[in-house]
Amino acid sequence: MAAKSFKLNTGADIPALGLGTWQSETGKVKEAVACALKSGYRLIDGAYCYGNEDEVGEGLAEAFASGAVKREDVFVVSKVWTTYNTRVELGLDKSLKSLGLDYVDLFLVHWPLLMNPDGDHDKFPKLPSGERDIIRDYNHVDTWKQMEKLVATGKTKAIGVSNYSKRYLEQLLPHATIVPAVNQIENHPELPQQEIVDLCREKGIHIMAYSPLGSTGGPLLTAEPVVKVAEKHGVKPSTVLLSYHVARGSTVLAKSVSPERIRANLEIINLDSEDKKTLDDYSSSLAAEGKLHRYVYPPFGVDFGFPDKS
Ligand SMILES: NC(=O)C1=CN([C@@H]2O[C@H](COP(=O)(O)OP(=O)(O)OC[C@H]3O[C@@H](n4cnc5c(N)ncnc54)[C@H](OP(=O)(O)O)[C@@H]3O)[C@@H](O)[C@H]2O)C=CC1
Ligand SMILES: O=C[C@H](O)[C@@H](O)[C@@H](O)[C@H](O)C(=O)O
Repeated sequence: MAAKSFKLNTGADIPALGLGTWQSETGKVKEAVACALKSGYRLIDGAYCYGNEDEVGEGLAEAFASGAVKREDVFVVSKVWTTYNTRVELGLDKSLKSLGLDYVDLFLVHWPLLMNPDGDHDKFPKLPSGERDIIRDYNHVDTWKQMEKLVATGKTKAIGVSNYSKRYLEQLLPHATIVPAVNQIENHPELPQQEIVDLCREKGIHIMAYSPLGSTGGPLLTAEPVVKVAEKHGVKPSTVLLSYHVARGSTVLAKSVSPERIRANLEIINLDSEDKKTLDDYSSSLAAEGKLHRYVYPPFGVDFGFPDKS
């Protein structure tokens, strides 16, 4: 049977599957969260930047009130947004207030850079040129030192990072008193990121895979090798794409606001060695052709050290 959960370096369990909420429209995300929890999900992934944590909180409250789940049975994730990277406790407080919670299970550094906290917008400050207003001489390690202080407050059970390349992790780890519990990265057969996955495994950092379907519209659902494995098992391509991560020992996040797809995404199967080879060969052939595909790369204009974008 496919794993249902994994152990973090804190000793806590983290579910193998979570519901994503990026781009989940207000008006739909409350129902999505409540539906997911009532259907068996035990992890909800959110962020201040998504602008919908109030509604995520309403969905959590509805699921708690229905008796379907208790707070302690749900793993709630939030992330500090880049304009708050010098004010991480304030960022966490704002998320907790929106979510209606007194703690999250995991709080992540969303991206390793600082956008101007005194700029012209709370989340996306811009320069007169229209570019994002980024403080270029800021060291992301300073954000981590603030994150470490949060653990003692009890407002988060664990801390981690997101969008950290091998280069950035190697800058961070020598200064870390607390090793990140998680690195949340874009990950799928078109972007296997094996070098980061291997480094994280060696350091005891759990991978959370985002955009497993290729993000908006799920472009990976029609990739030929994915369809082939799905047909072999008589399952949907989405099941193959989600199961790929669980087979690699990672947690996977799938976003949907459709109750039918939320429930369908619960199906995780065991992939055998032939399936894994089919998907790995697909990754290798894309790499050889220089066609690895990163679907999420916001216009920060910063080199984050990912080999496909450096
Ligand atoms: N740390 C970070 O920087 C990032 C984190 N994330 C996290 O990871 C989560 C997942 O990644 P995300 O980029 O949203 O994309 P996903 O790869 O989860 O794909 C979501 C898209 O696929 C559709 N979809 C979902 N399930 C199915 C299905 N079974 N069949 C067909 N289509 C389906 C959704 O539409 P519909 O809703 O209509 O079903 C939506 O258009 C995010 O929501 C977020 O929580 C994502 C990106 C960056
Ligand atoms: O988590 C999802 C993504 O990282 C998202 O937060 C960013 O892409 C953001 O919309 C941006 O434009 O910088």
